[in-house]
Amino acid sequence: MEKLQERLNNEFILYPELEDLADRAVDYLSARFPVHFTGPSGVGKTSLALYVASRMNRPLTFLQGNYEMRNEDLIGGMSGYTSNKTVDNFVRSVRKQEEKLTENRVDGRLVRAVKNGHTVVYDEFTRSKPETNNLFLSVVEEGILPLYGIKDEESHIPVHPDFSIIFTSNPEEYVGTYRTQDALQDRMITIDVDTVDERTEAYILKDRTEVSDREAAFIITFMKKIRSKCMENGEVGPGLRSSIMIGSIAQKAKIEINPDNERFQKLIFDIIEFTIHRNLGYKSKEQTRNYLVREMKKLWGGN
Ligand SMILES: Nc1ncnc2c1ncn2[C@@H]1O[C@H](COP(=O)(O)OP(=O)(O)OP(=O)(O)O)[C@@H](O)[C@H]1O
Repeated sequence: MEKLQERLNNEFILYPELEDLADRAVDYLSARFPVHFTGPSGVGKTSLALYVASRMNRPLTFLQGNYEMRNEDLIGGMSGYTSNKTVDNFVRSVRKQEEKLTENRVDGRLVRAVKNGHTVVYDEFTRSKPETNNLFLSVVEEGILPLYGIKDEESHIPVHPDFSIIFTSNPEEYVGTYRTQDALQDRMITIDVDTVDERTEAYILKDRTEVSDREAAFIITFMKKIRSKCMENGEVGPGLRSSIMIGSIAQKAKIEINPDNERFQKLIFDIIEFTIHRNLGYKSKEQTRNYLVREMKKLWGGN
């Protein structure tokens, strides 16, 4: 996890709007309110959450929402018994033997985070079932973590004062996600993370891939064009992640960024054709490809 944070700190680009957003999130978390970053895929919610978490200067616990997550994964459970045997040999003829069995509890990740005041990043939390997420209600509202289903003397654990939690979710994702319970939603500060503007996207792309100014401008303008076409159809186009993929693969595989280059065309098809074909509803793949090449050529010519 430390490596994850280290990698993020090296790669994360903080532009003024993002810095302002991060500062606010740190303030809210320090005041013990949970923060929720929401926005479409690839806008940088997870990166931002990890960056903000690193600013809290506490150990990080990273949780990834999924429908299979159960209370037990978060709070732990019992794992076997420890036996303690005493044999009394004081009077030879009387052999007294006593055995004591103690059930062992194994702390789940949330228990460790709550006990030790970690900063939790709970990524894509709406992918977990609401029953599982109910645990977080008590954590953020009452400041306790209930130990449901654990036969133990403790029924709950008090939340460490330095504990904080950042949630992320993608509201456009319907398949495999659950609606956030109003009670939980009410208790978090939800911030919409917007798509980065063109200048910032070019900046991130250049920093992450070392493509030239011209190439970065071309990729970004092309992606912007494609995204707005998707938006006209009420769909979300490919995000920043796709731009980074195009730039870094072209560079690593030595593919010249030029719409007349067949290898570059294939790279574009492999990365965005699937989304574009689905979003724009062309009848054949051929038409989708023709559209993509046409748009690239128009922009390249005007570059
Ligand atoms: N400020 C930034 N600086 C550098 N790289 C960034 C920044 N924001 C996002 N990225 C990069 O963009 C890509 C998408 O970011 P990230 O995974 O954080 O988005 P996301 O909104 O969480 O996406 P998803 O909802 O699909 O998980 C990643 O490769 C990430 O490293």
